[in-house]
Amino acid sequence: MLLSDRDITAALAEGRLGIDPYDQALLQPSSIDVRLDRYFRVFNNARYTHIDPAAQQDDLTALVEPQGDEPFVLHPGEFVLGSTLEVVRIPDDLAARLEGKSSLGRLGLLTHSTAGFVDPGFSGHITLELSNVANLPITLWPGMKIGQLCLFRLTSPAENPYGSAVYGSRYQDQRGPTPSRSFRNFTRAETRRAP
Ligand SMILES: Nc1ccn([C@H]2C[C@H](O)[C@@H](COP(=O)(O)OP(=O)(O)OP(=O)(O)O)O2)c(=O)n1
Repeated sequence: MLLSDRDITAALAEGRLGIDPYDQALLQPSSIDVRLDRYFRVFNNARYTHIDPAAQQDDLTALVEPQGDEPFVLHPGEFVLGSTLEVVRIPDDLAARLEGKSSLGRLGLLTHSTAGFVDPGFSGHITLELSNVANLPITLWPGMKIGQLCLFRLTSPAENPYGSAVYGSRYQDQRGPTPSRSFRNFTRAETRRAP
């Protein structure tokens, strides 16, 4: 069940759902807008010949912060990580999806390329997978509305929410744009054996 503005306000008031800093102007009929923080991670393509999801490539990305009031310029075809200004805390009986904003979509800005799901129990900044599919550069202004979170009520609270010891929960309490933490659930030998 998708939460309405009324349900979102109630969950915030009860302190079960956390959006920090929160501004009522972020509320939409059945979503909450999220804003862009000022930190970005750009890919270090002079350092690596390829991206290996099975390896821990620590300096695959480098942190970049625009100077003063300047925007970050995202060039056509470029892919960088950004993050929400808000720290989001999801209770164990809700899950969220990060969605784009139509006005930005119409300009060719994608806010996540594949992963938009936020687990019950997750807490932290949300990492944005920003890409420009237009044919002109797009300026990204820190503080601008960049996407929206839709919240769904689970049929029952998660038995092992994100952050509990059962799962890896690699991104629990992440701060700022957080690069991929290597996949430990398969090894190169296993992928070679796969049919
Ligand atoms: N655009 C997104 C999507 C998700 N997340 C956060 C919230 C999710 O609860 C958490 C984990 O997402 P996934 O389960 O999709 O990621 P993995 O399966 O790769 O990680 P893990 O093994 O930690 O579950 O990452 C995020 O910061 N930015």
